[in-house]
Amino acid sequence: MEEGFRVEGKVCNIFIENGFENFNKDLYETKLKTKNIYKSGMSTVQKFDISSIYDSILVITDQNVCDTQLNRFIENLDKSNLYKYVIEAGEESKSIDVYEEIMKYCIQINLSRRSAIIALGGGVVGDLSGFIASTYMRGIDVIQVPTTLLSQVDSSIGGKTGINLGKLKNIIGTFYQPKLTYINVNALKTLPDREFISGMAEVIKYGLIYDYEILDYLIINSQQILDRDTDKLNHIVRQCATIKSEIVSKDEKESGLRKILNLGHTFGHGVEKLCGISHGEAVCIGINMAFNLSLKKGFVDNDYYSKFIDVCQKYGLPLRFSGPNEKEVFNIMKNDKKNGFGKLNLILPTGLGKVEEFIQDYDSIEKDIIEIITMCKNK
Ligand SMILES: NC(=O)c1ccc[n+]([C@@H]2O[C@H](COP(=O)([O-])OP(=O)(O)OC[C@H]3O[C@@H](n4cnc5c(N)ncnc54)[C@H](O)[C@@H]3O)[C@@H](O)[C@H]2O)c1
Ligand SMILES: O=C(O)C(=O)C[C@@H](O)[C@H](O)[C@H](O)COP(=O)(O)O
Ligand SMILES: [Zn+2]
Repeated sequence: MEEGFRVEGKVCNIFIENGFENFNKDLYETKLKTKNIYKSGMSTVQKFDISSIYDSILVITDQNVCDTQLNRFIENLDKSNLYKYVIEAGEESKSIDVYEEIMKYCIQINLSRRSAIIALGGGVVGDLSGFIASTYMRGIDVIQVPTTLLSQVDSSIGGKTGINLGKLKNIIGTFYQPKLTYINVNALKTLPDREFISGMAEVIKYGLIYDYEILDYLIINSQQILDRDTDKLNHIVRQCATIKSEIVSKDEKESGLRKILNLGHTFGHGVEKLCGISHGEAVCIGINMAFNLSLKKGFVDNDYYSKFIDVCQKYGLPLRFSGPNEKEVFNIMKNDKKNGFGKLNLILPTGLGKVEEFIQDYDSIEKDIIEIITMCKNK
């Protein structure tokens, strides 16, 4: 498969590559396109060089990515005025405390409005870095360089940034588009299996919300995908990134269409922090709950549900959770960002590759929701 696939949406600039080598060139091309190269840099720049575009660069990454990918990535960068900040790996880093620590560091190294932040890592690094960039000095450039499957197909695209508070996911955040999303699919080669599989949940989501044929592709090619064949990874990432870019370009701030990307998330966010499981695992369990509600309401049939189960089993994704009681989960669901006027807003499967909004008063839907949560709990 040829290198350098580019996805250009109304609000997204994405390059999908097989290495980090083209980073400077792709960034330069993107900045030229947005006519945002500083005049002082224009006349002197002969080579693609990030230091001619930004006065300082802060690379935010986590400890695991630092150990596996950071050196490969910065190999291609000018080292003058290049700073790095390494956070602890894991969801706990999407916190006010870590946000504050990094803000202090930005001030200490004199990051300016002519500087940029590069988020090198998974969705945790990406969401946190995007939020920092969107609020530091009221906003400086952020470049996403995602290194997990989940972040390559989903979180690095579309500009949702955020941190958590208590058990609530992304409850503090902004919509803030990265200048560039630079994806090296071969960075996935060092990702632990469990994290890779977790990302498959969001890939399956695209099949359910937008393109049913993705599910067949995932079933037929499961072994090569699990073996992380470069062509197969390129195929999946290109397809998902294109879909996400299309959706976000039509509805950047989630007033309508974009809500479909939230399939399984109202239920999933309900269990994610309570159970201490990964986002992808929680989303998969959440989609299973959404399917069960759809089945109960007669929106989908058992054949379609079996297909979903089949693809999840091929990748060893969880469909059930253990631990918290149903009421605790429901209480978290009531804080979902799609809700309003005392109504729960769910995205449910209603046909092959099709989902719709389902909005109900908390009081009238509570019994059904508790029943569904109970069905999806390990006995
Ligand atoms: N903004 C959005 O649109 C959006 C979309 C989906 C998910 N999210 C958020 O993304 C987060 C989950 O992201 P995630 O699944 O990438 O988790 P993550 O960022 O925690 O990464 C998973 C693990 O993989 C490690 N890792 C990352 N890349 C690696 C590599 N190439 N080699 C070795 N190890 C590597 C990390 O250190 C971490 O331990 C959640 O907080 C979720 O809410 C946001
Ligand atoms: O990009 C979107 O829009 C999504 O909903 C993608 C989701 O996969 C992602 O987990 C997102 O962070 C959830 O957003 P939230 O608004 O429910 O916190
Ligand atoms: Zn998600």
